Amino acid sequence: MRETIRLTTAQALVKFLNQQYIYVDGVETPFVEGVFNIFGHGNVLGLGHALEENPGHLNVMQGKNEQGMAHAAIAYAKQMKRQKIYAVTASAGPGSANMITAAATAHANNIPVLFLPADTFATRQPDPVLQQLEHESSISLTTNDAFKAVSRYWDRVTRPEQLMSALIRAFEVMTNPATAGPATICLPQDTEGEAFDFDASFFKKRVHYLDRTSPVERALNDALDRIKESKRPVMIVGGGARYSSAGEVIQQIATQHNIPLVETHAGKSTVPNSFVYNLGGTGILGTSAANKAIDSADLVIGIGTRYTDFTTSSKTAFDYDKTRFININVSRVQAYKFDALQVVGDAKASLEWFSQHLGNYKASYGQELQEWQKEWQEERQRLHNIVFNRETFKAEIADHFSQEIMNDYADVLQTEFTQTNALITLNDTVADDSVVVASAGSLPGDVQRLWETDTVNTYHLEYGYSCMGYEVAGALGAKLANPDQEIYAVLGDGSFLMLHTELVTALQYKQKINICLFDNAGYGCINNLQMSNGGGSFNCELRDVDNQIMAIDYAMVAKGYGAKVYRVTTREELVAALEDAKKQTVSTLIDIKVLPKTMTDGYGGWWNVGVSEVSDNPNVTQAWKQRQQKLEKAWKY
Ligand SMILES: Cc1ncc(C[n+]2csc(CCOP(=O)(O)OP(=O)(O)O)c2C)c(N)n1
Ligand SMILES: O=C1C[C@@H](O)[C@H](O)[C@@H](O)C1=O
Ligand SMILES: [Mg+2]
Repeated sequence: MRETIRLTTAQALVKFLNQQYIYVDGVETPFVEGVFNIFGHGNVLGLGHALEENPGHLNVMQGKNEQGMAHAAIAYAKQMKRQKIYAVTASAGPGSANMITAAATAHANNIPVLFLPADTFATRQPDPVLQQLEHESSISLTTNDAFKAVSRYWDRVTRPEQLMSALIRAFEVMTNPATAGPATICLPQDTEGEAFDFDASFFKKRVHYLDRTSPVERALNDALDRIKESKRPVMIVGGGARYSSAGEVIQQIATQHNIPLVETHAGKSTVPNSFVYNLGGTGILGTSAANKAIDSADLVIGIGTRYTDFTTSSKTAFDYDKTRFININVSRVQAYKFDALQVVGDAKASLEWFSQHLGNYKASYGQELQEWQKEWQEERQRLHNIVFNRETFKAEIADHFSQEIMNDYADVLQTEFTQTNALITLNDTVADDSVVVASAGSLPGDVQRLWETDTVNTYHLEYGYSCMGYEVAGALGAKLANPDQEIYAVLGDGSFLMLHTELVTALQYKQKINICLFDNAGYGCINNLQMSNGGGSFNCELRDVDNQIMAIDYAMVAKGYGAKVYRVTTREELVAALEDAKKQTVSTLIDIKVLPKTMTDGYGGWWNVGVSEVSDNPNVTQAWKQRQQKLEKAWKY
């Protein structure tokens, strides 16, 4: 007789989560750190009871908004380089629906999170239950079917014994670097509490091996030849490089073979900023140095990059007549892009092989790398020192707002602080090992270009989904991962208004985060987008029905929750606030009033956006024509 243990589905789930381990480079650690939850009738009596009874080592944390707590779980796993996760559980119906956006965010960023949405009764007794949808076409269709499109693995456990195969599949998917992402297991509320005689072997310690897969020799040798034929190779450092901890070998290759590197959002801070071959962020939000290097490259070595539009300037960044590609990626799907020579395998393992075989090869760059860097540093300096004036101010985003409108913003927000000055001041004032968290709005562009850090794994950008409202919750997740480092969420007023309530969770659990809120009274980057494409300023500024700019005291909002708060409008005030914030043990919010149109712009990138083909506005028609011309240059597939 095989040994069995009689448990409910939920109890078995919690017991299983406690037994999952991951093995990376000879070190074995528990894979599941904890469970974020918001309980409702769909999960409180099943999974809630199981967690109350015996959580094991799991850290059980109460969220404030299901999307927010799931964003915190994403940030935690991202900051832990996907080697440790949180599970998230929500009640049936709206609670679970609230997590769908977060599952999508995890999916677009390839981040493992275990989603446990409660579901309607498997027995259909009662039917319909509160919050159950009623589809004429099918009773089995529930809110949770919407997770299918945003999960790497999806299952519904309608009988306790299904849990075993569901969990084993889910953990395989989450711990496989080629498929890492959200796994969703829907739990009907009656099934959660149903008991079953589970085979004891199911609960034995299970180790998931994150082995470094080496590419096949053919691919490595072909790629080696391709590099040796190249005169101007450039490495693009993507998220895969970071998750594989390939930073040191990238630096080795760069130094020994005179090869520069540029960074994607996910890849930034894999290599120190001051490393001499690091030209910084690339693409639409890139530096002039990185974009010049990409422009002149005859070979792009993509290391763990998905080549999103922001990296490739909507597929116009490369000179396709002369540039060839090598893609090093654990995912074949990614390696196929741009007809590249596909090196399918772990980034670090692949690069170590190249490092051993490149011999005396040297790329033919001369002084231009230093010149591009110097030019960029001078530009950063200029951006730091931009000063507003009330007569002839030329904003970085030029010719959108008249001087009168700019003065109006200065009056209402009571500030003359520019965004670039504020951000660089922030960067220059915080400790080098601070973790910066951003996601949406104009700030991702500014940090991608301007944020400098030499401490690896401290630049935390969710720019796969660019989900507004990620930042505050993300800061909490990052803090859970890096408790000894200061965390700075940088976000706009729009993002803060969208979702910030995990600040309360941070206060509740005494996890100190610092929120740097850049208030420009509007959806600034979208306003830039509409006006740069021929349109007027339509519905993107934060104005009331009398067309008055809204001045909101965000510091007061956070003060109400119990945070230490500051309101700043000058460089000196910001430095003072940051220095004081460092001394606090409680979470802080700095309400930084900045002028609109003073974020960074340009430097060679181009974004393909859906301009109207037909319009009464000639500026829009003109923008459409310009887009068509740009598209001529784009890679076609
Ligand atoms: C959840 C979500 N909704 C909508 C968008 C589209 N969007 C991107 S940026 C933006 C405005 C951001 O405003 P704010 O946070 O104030 O930043 P700013 O651009 O002003 O710096 C919007 C609406 C998004 N990225 N995410
Ligand atoms: O539409 C968008 C424009 C980007 O500039 C911004 O960073 C991003 O959040 C977005 O969704
Ligand atoms: Mg804004």
